[in-house]
Amino acid sequence: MGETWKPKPTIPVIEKATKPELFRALESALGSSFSADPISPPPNPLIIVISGPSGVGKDAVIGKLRESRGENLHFVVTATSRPMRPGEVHGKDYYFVSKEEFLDMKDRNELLEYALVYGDYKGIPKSQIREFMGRGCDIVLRVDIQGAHTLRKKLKDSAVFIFLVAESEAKLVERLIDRKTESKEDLLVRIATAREEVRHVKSFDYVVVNSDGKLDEAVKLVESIIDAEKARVRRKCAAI
Ligand SMILES: Nc1ncnc2c1ncn2[C@@H]1O[C@H](COP(=O)(O)OP(=O)(O)OP(=O)(O)O)[C@@H](O)[C@H]1O
Repeated sequence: MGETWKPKPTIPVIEKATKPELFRALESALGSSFSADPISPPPNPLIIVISGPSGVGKDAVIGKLRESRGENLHFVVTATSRPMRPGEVHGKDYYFVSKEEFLDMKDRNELLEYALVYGDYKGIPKSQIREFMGRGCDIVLRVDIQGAHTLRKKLKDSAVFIFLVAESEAKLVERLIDRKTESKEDLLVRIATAREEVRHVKSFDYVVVNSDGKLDEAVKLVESIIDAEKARVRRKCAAI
């Protein structure tokens, strides 16, 4: 015997039916009600690693990003064993800890990455990343090229790596001179290092040019990268 006969639901004439009538008729024709649940779950928080030569504008770009993204983006404050300089704020510029405290954190595996920079330790506390990712925030890490290298090995494709460059070497040098924060010896080291660092661009996912007077354009491009990466269908969730 065949199935019990059921009358086919009729769909009203589009021009004559109201929107709710049509909606209900379509539901009944398809045999189930239409769900109002989101089709795609909210994207996982993203880790964005921003690197580039000294003076390229990492702080400037990150500062603007923080303004535009507000609470949705957490900039990880680095822990350091170097003494606090006048004007610096504990917990805002750095977490200032003693050398012993720093080494304890390292031994307890509490740092995602660390380095000895000019005799002082600097490192990224894992707890901060976990806490803010848990709240659904995207995470921005500002690291030097060496740090980006280490993070790439640890995080692989679960983070987005952005390399900032100036439009030319000459412009980068001008920017460093204008900043007036380096001694002439420091300038030499930074410029020589920058020359070497630009060769590492290949291990990054994106390169963003921060041209003179065009900071807003660079920030816009970084924002577009973040938006596109968050819309990706497949991304490994970072395990910190
Ligand atoms: N697009 C831009 N146009 C002009 N000046 C800029 C631009 N971006 C940044 N600057 C300026 O260049 C200088 C260097 O920028 P910033 O301090 O952000 O670089 P950085 O990459 O964080 O450097 P470092 O690694 O040495 O800390 C600052 O004085 C900043 O205001």
